[in-house]
Amino acid sequence: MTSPTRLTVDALSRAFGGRQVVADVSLSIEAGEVMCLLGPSGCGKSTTLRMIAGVERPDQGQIRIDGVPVFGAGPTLPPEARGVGLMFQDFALFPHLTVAGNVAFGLKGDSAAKTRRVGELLEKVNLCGFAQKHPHELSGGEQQRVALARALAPRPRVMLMDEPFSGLDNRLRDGVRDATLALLKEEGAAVLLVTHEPDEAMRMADEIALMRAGEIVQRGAPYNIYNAPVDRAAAAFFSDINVIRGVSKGALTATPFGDFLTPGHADGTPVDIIIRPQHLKIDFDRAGRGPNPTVQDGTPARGTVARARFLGRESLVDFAMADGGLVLTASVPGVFLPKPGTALWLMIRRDRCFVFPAA
Ligand SMILES: Nc1ncnc2c1ncn2[C@@H]1O[C@H](COP(=O)(O)OP(=O)(O)OP(=O)(O)O)[C@@H](O)[C@H]1O
Repeated sequence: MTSPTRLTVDALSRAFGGRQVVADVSLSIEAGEVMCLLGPSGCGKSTTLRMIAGVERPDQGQIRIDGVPVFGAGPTLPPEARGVGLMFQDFALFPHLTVAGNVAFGLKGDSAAKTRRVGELLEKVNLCGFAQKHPHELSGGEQQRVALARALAPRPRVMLMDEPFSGLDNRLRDGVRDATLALLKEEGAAVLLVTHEPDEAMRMADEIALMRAGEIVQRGAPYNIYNAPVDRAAAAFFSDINVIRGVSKGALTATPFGDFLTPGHADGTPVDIIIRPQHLKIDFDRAGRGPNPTVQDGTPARGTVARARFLGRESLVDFAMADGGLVLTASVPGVFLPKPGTALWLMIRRDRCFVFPAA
């Protein structure tokens, strides 16, 4: 059985002062699904979210919640009539209300039902003993949990979250993200979460919509979007990348690692072969005899360590390659920290490479 579609957005657009900030954005989210709108600062994520919330007016497009038009195909519904929960970066708790008062704020109905719902949510966010405290008595993480409980209390059909973890301490963040995700899933709302952090999107999302200059350029499950980026910029958004520039000839491109198949690129066109640092494999030089690669490893190429940085769990090692100025960076387990000048061999897994027209 498929879940009902809670949020449908069709061809939403918005310009400010003649500049198109959101261009033709469409998406749909089902009950219980988390979609992350991911992209660099200024690409139009918050504006998209604000239009769905009803606090920013779109120039064009349609928005439906549970199939009911809230913008564009009938009367425009105000934010409070849309059935959406909102959670922003600064939590925006009411300072004069207690924790219980904050959580009860948007609730309707008799006071016994309200008290029950507030108690239920405070338990779910692990703040049972905090009901009578005021926001200024709470830590950042606790305030975040109150904000989450407040947003979820009226059982919104759609939860809109704008960078909801960015005000938190780094060490807190992963735990809070996991707990938030578990609660969102339990409550079954459709969630649209805006973030500029790829790690956060990978951790939270069922589906990522990658946004750039007002448009969604790619969408998919985290695994797919990471492993099959649409272009060089999409690959680079998720990790550092190595770029090996070549020229396609007869559907082949020559590289220090042998010829690569580059079908679909006309003769003479420059291509970029992209590989993430963790997909470079290193082997020892053994007095110039080099490694014994498997078929998957392909042709090895010799490089000299130019710089090695220890980052704890991993080390980043820059290699100056034997022919022509190419520098490649490999990410290796932190215990391995070769000295500059060490000669090593590199191999690249071809099934981990992406080939794009040169940027
Ligand atoms: N009310 C407004 N008037 C004029 N320009 C605006 C307005 N709101 C947003 N913008 C501009 O629109 C662009 C997109 O803004 P938006 O906040 O949607 O981006 P974002 O992707 O959420 O970025 P960030 O992660 O930095 O919040 C920015 O260049 C911003 O300056």
